[in-house]
Amino acid sequence: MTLDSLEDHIFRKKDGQGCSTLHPHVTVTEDENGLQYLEIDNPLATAKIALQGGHVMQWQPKTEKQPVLWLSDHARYVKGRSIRGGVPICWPWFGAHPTDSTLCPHGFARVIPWQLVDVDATDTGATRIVLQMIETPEAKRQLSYSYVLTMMVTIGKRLKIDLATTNKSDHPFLIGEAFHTYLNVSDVGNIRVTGLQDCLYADKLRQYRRYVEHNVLKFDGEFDRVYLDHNSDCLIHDPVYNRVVRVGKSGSDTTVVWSPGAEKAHAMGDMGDADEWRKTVCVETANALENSVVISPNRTHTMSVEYSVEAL
Ligand SMILES: O=P(O)(O)OC[C@H]1O[C@H](O)[C@H](O)[C@@H](O)[C@@H]1O
Repeated sequence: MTLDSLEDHIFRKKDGQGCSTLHPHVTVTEDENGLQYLEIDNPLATAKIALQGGHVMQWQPKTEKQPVLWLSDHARYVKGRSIRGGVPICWPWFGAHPTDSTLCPHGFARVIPWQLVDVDATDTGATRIVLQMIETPEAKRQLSYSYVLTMMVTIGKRLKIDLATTNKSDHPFLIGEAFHTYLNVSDVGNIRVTGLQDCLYADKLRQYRRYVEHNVLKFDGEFDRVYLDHNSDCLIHDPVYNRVVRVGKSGSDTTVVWSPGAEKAHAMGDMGDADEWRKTVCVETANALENSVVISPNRTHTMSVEYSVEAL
């Protein structure tokens, strides 16, 4: 289905509540602020995606009692602001802009509208959704190169996200990027993260100084590390939810692990009251710092992540 025919489909089938059915497993909804969402309910899982930011907000396999992604009760749903939780897309830079501190940290892709390009079902019954970022004047102001940014989200027993950057300019360019994923955990104090031992990391809490990780990760306060040259799986062990969440990836050489700690979480305003921040840890599939990617003209670089759940 082309974008035009999808949009015709959305608008023709709209019902009185601003809902429309796009595909047997996908409903389009709109909130009072004009933000649009895709709500997916197939035999394998449920999910919700905001078209602003191409933001996967929720995903829960039907076999799971608990959502796999965390979404803040205090998330803000307004135009031009990123939603706290789910999978924000950081692009075309990660963290602060390298030369212009007036530009938004983590880039603009997470606050720009994306459009739906295609939706279909896979042989296993998963729903596959293709989105493309709209090159709005604001996006153009922040990045003047020509490019196409496309995301394919496959929602089933596993959640797979592929982010493809195609260089349409006549010169190479450099990008940083991340799936800034907030995983839902029973309590950050209960969990262990494995898969990063022996990795070099930059500690953002110590002026990016470099260390080697010797340990399984545990959390008892603010934690903000950028693991470099890391391209294998991470496992989040949660003995209370009785599960392990596996984060598998390709086209990514950086993993960022972040937990804000109480003080920072309370100052943020959209992380929730009291101890809501303790219910999440970010394990981010990324290309950052020296792992940022140079893309040649007419070449496409794809970063992919796949989340799956295993019993403990
Ligand atoms: O508040 P945001 O812009 O979404 O950033 C939230 C966090 O993202 C990353 O994980 C960074 O490593 C942190 O330093 C940052 O605080």
